[in-house]
Amino acid sequence: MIEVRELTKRFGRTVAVDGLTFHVKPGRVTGFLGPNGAGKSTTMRVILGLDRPASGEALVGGRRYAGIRHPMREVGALLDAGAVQGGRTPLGHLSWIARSNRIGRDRVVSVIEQVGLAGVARKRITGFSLGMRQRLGIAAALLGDPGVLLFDEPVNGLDPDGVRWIRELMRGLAAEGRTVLLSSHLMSEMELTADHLVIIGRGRLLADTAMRDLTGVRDVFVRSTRADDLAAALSTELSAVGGTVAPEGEGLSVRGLDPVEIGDLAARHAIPVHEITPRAASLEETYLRLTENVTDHASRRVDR
Ligand SMILES: Nc1ncnc2c1ncn2[C@@H]1O[C@H](COP(=O)(O)OP(=O)(O)OP(=O)(O)O)[C@@H](O)[C@H]1O
Repeated sequence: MIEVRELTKRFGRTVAVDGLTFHVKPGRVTGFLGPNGAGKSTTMRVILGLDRPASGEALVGGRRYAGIRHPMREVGALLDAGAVQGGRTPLGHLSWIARSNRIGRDRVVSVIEQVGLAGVARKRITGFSLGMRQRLGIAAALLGDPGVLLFDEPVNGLDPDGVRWIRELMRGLAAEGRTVLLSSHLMSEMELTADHLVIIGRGRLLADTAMRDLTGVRDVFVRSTRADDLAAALSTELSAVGGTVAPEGEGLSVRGLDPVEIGDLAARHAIPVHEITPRAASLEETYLRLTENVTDHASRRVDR
């Protein structure tokens, strides 16, 4: 479990995180979303004890990172995959981290296999693709077999194979009961990977919600050769429930009635209907609506 409480972090006069509170629970993948500069990386860095907050706190398993005795065994993180030194090999790099954290060599071999780098374990990292570096960064995060994992943009620059691998890995880690916090700007991928979402803008909380509640049914598409007649018949009922109907292609977009109600009404008026499809809002649509007022890229300043 990660608990972020009333967290505020400033860089000079820029407020990167502004009174942010949310919890990340075990057993599910929590997506961490927000426009560029929203404060996601800063929040993750505070959780990992890399940045000190101005006020508030971030706890992992009830403790601040600095107070955790064997941090790698409790929290694993992928922040910047490009940061690995090129001259080393995956085996050398991970063995070095393992040694300094009293983690056995068996575990090094096991994570190398888990991330699919066994074939290049003794090759120099210099020639590695971005995808291989991401895998290596993930191996380091997994090394201590931690119950809490943070991944900042792990799918950046990966090919479809790599993206799918990350998705399955994240879901697998959550299914094992771990706490997984994942940031990404790829909405379609997030929609497939996360169970829960924390969305921030300008350092503040915009939403903390289950994915299914955020992307519920948006409208029902109804195809009919007599769309105008159907719209007229529907409008009386829709005005009673505050719904709407609008023409769309060869049919109508209806909000406020479910498919059964629409089908029954059409039957009562003997209007032929050739398709009734409930449509969910995509995460991208909902996200853009939620963040439309917080996407200016200007730095925020505190008045002194
Ligand atoms: N070391 C720093 N020094 C000064 N300002 C910083 C520093 N780190 C972050 N900021 C500022 O804090 C704000 C939040 O940045 P942060 O990187 O946390 O956002 P983010 O949500 O991770 O953005 P992105 O999606 O672009 O990675 C931005 O205005 C950024 O310019």
